[in-house]
Amino acid sequence: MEDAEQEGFERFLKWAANLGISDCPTNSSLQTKNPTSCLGHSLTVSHFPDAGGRGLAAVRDIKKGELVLRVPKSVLITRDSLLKDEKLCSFVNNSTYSSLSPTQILTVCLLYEMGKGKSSWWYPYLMHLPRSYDVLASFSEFEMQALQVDDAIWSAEKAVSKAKSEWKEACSLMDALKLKPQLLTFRAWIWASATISSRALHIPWDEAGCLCPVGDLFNYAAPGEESNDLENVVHLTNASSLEDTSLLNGENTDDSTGDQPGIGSERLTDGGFDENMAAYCFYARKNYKKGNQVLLGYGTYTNLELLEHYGFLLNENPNDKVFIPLEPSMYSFISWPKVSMYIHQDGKPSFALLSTLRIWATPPNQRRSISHLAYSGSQLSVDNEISVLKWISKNCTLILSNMLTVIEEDCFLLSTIVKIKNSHNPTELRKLLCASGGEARAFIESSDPQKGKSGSELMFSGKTKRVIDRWELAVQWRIRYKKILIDCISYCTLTINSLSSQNILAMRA
Ligand SMILES: C[S@@+](CC[C@H](N)C(=O)[O-])C[C@H]1O[C@@H](n2cnc3c(N)ncnc32)[C@H](O)[C@@H]1O
Repeated sequence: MEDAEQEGFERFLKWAANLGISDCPTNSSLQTKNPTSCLGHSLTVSHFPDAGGRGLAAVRDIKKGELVLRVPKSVLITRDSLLKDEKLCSFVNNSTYSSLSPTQILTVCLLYEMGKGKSSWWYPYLMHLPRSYDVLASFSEFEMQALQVDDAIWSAEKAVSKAKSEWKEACSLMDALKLKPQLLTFRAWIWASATISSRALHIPWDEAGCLCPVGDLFNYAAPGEESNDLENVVHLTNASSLEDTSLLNGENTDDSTGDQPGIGSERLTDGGFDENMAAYCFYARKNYKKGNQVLLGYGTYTNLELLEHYGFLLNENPNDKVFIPLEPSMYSFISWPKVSMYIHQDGKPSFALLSTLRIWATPPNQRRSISHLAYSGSQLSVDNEISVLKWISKNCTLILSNMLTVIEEDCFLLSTIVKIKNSHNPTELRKLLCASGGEARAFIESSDPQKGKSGSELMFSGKTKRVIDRWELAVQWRIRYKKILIDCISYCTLTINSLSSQNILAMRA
């Protein structure tokens, strides 16, 4: 952080302390006279370049289950708290706008509050919000095409068109409120809706959620990564009064329909609004050593979903999935939902995908009699298993061969993008762009279609930097996607070889 920014941030933490935000479980910072920061007892703001940038670090060893931060209800930014502004309230409650969703209303209210500038009560918080986001709705055509996979491109197109139509629907309310011209733009809308999508926390009384100063500084770790170190668990006295926890954006996609029925719906216990304390409370989800980043599980997301709602992805995401196209008739063999038939991030086919294909590979007249075995996850026979794995492997190979680039080219491009980001020398930059082939040309055209500036002139604009960040994310995403397919092919090959040798041994015996 630059010095001025650092000072501003310290003022924000002091402001937060004076409003009762505290990382001390026993007493509120309000009890200290003139507190200088709401942090310091359990947490501190730190920078984690490879895990979310600005985030919260432990200032001491913290035990799983400890209360690490409390944010009083009175500080939360909700539709209700923003509607204390009489003008805003009278317009928003006008029946003309009753068709707008709670999230659209919160988005308008946030833009209205931003328009107040320094006179906003939340100004110390608002001024430290990110200036831009990389959520799918902010992707241009170039960045969408860089995803390469039709389903992902379709998700990005859908995110953009949804954002556009929500913005258009809200325009008459924003016009009526006489928002400043720069707050009426689609760009401003994307900023405000991405602020909500990537930072809002679940509250029981409003499905749009709330913005939670300081509480929204926790970066994300996928649920399921924490150890089950029960010995060190601190008793959660208020756990039962917590609402369903940690749902930033309120769209937990944890599908317990998922792989093994009934497994994987572990209750998330790292944050929630506590009625008794009238505060948003955050608990350590595992033991942390001093200096470690303290993380929150916002929900269970694939990398595409993380990109859609939060604008980032994880290199190692235990919840990532690849869906491969199945023949329509396959869905009729078994009652698993389509979303449960996928390949896990480690390359293994899901339980439901294997069960379905095992039935499909069985002669039609025998399917009925073996379906109970398939449902229970059993292999039906060695030959059946081999044909299932061959089918999966063939289809993964087909998907990979239809992609515009192979993973090695993507990895090379990714390393070039990283160099481009770090390059401040125009000659070096030109060389890098020339070496990156067609996609780099498309990047230059998309960044500056009319003026035809040279690559080096382009680099220094903020807009271009954002395009590069999203391009990098798209390439990272497609690398992860291809890696899963490649791992699946290896898994199938290894298993087929092992089954074939078992078959040979059995025949010899
Ligand atoms: C609730 S905010 C967390 C605080 C945020 N880093 C900040 O500076 O305000 C969520 C955003 O942080 C970033 N983020 C969180 N966890 C991350 C992670 N594990 N890797 C990369 N970015 C992450 C993403 O930009 C996400 O949209």
